[in-house]
This record gives sequence, structure tokens and C-alpha cells, in this order.
Amino acid sequence: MAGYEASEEDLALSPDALPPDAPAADSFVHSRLLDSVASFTHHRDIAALDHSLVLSLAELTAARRVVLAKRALDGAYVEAIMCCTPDAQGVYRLQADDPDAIDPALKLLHRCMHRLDVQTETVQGLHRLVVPILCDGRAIGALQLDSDLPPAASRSLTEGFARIYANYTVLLHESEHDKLTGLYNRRSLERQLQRLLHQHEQTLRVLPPARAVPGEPAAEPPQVWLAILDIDHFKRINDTYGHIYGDEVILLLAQQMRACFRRSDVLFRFGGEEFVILFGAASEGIVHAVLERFRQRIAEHVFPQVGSVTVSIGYAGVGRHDYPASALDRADKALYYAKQHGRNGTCGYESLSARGLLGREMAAGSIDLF
Ligand SMILES: Nc1nc2c(ncn2[C@@H]2O[C@H](COP(=O)(O)OP(=O)(O)OP(=O)(O)O)[C@@H](O)[C@H]2O)c(=O)[nH]1
Repeated sequence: MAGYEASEEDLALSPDALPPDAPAADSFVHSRLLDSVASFTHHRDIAALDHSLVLSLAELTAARRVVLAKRALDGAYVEAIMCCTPDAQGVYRLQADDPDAIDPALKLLHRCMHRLDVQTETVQGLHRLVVPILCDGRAIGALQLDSDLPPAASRSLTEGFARIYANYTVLLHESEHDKLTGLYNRRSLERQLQRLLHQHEQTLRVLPPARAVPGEPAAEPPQVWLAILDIDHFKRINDTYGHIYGDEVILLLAQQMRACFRRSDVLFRFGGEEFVILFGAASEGIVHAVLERFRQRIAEHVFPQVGSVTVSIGYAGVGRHDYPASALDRADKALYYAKQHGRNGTCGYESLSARGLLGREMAAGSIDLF
């Protein structure tokens, strides 16, 4: 926040927004600004920070719409769009939009991220201001304000918020991600799982009820799945080629995961040579096929110096009220089964237990639970 000072004009608060007994407009405006900054930097996860940023900005500027576009920290594509507009009662509502949809109202936003510079336009009396969110000389996102007031009224406030947001995002990103691979770390699992389950529940709510086609099974609703992936005989790789090559195998495997799974799938390095994947799929058959495809891809890949590397995978479905530790435990039992039965294989907890293959001896998997 150092170096940033918002003027009354920046805040664009209308005089009727002030309470009648306000001692001074200045101190009221500054305390609202400080409240907003304190509340959005209070969050410890990036999704909550995003929500708070757009809400604070919308409320402080009385904008008709605030949009936050976010790019991956290591990529040029837009990975999320968050939109905030007032409802009929004037209460600001948040909504996540499809980052791949082509929306002409976001044209300036893309230009701003490309040119790394503030963009403005006025169309039919609506003023649009777009400010880049910069980090190390590149745009990690942009903030767009659509307002009845000219851009000058909220420009320095928006730029100030963009700077605070950029700094804070980098800090949060470091605390949620694994240094070597850039994937999420173990600490993020619970939060990401809750987010995915919530998102999945919202999707179920808006889906029309499945229509049964005579003679065909009714389409199954999507479900959340958790898979654990472990490199086979990794100790041997370390012992034979040394830890530097071992680390390189971990890094290359993470790159293969990024290339193979969807952007909406959530990837973690869980520790050592263990990885976790969270994703949605309609049936166990689909999950199995997706994971098998990845397992085969790795088995066919030639790793520099090391050559062939294989992985074993265990997976399980996650229920709405599951504890992450229980889901992990089930997937780990399936992984353990895969390890015990020749490695370089993919096993699902549900089908193993339906076939009675998870006896008492499978009680303990290999993963350290929380
Ligand atoms: N290079 C490297 N090695 C690691 C890292 N974290 C853990 N390891 C090593 O990974 C090895 C894991 O060995 P084990 O748990 O015995 O498993 P494994 O040799 O893969 O055998 P299976 O899982 O049974 O196929 C150990 O030697 C650890 O020291 C890391 O970040 N980098």
C-alpha cells in the first residue's frame, strides 16, 4: 500500500453515500478505503481474494460492472473471469464467466493485457476503464470498470488496487504451490477439494434432470474424483542417476500432467514422488480411461538420461460430505493394490471393493494422511 494515496475524487463516492453525521468527508472516504484494503488482504486463498477485490472496487466506485480477468502466472491464456454487477436492489452480485467465451465487451480487457497499459473508451455514455495487473513486467490479469463516471474518477484507485492485488497474489501463490513443479502443494488440497465440490453442486443444480431414453441407461451426473499417482521405483532412479535427475523426472512428469489433463482438473504435487489429481467425470469408466491414457503416455515417454519411467495410479470417488483424508485413504488403498499387483497400472477403489479385492490386508495404504 506504500506510496498509494487515494483522493476523494478517485473514490468517486457520491455525497449522498456519506452519513449525515459524518465528521469529514475525507476521513469517511479514507476509512472506507482502508476497510476495503484490510478486508481483501485478510483472505488467505486466492479465490476469496478475487471476490473481495471486485466487490470492494464495485462498492467504492459505484460501478455498473467490475470485471477481473486472470491469467495463469506462467502462461498467456486467461484462466478465469470474475464479474460483479448490481442486482435489481442494487446489491452487488458475483459471477464467474467462461474465460474461453468471446465477449465483445471484454475486447479492451484483452488489449490491455497485451499492451500492458491502461485502456479507456466511452460507448453511449458508458465509460470503460481497464487497468493491467502487472507482475515482473507482464500482465497477470486486468481490472475493468464500466461506469457512468469518467475514467479519471476511479483510475488511480483501480491502479492502486491492481498493485496491491499483484503483490498479494504472488505471496499467496507461493504459499499454495510446490516450488519445483509449480503445481498446487499438499496444503491446498482441502480448499481446492471444497471448491470443486461446491462448483460441482452448483452445476448439478442448473443441469436439467436426466431424460431417460427408452432402451438406454439414463445419463449419469458428473462426480468429483480424486486420484493419487506415484512414480514406480523412484528410489532406484535417485540411487542410479542421483537426486538432480530424480528432480528432473518429477519436473518433467508435472509438465506431462499439465499437457495431458484439462485446465479445469486440479493438479498437486503431494510430496516426494507422489501427485494428486482432482477432477469431475460422469462415471468410473471415464475416470479410468483418462488416467490410463496418462499412465500409458508416461510409460511411452523417454526421460533424458533415465529413459523409461512408469507410474501407478489409484483413484476413488469423492462424496459431498467426504473428508479429504477419507477420500485420500480410499484412493491410496487402490494405489497400494496397483503397487502390489505389478505396478505401472491404474486401479479404482470402487471397482476393487465391488469385486471384493480390498481385503483386511489392504487396511493400510502408503500415504501419510493429515
Ligand atoms: N530426487 C528426489 N527424490 C525424492 C524427493 N522426495 C522424495 N524422494 C525420494 O523418493 C524415494 C521414494 O522411495 P519409496 O517410497 O521407497 O518408493 P519407490 O522407490 O518409488 O517404490 P514404489 O513406490 O514402491 O514403486 C525416496 O528415495 C526419497 O528419498 C524429491 O523431491 N526429489
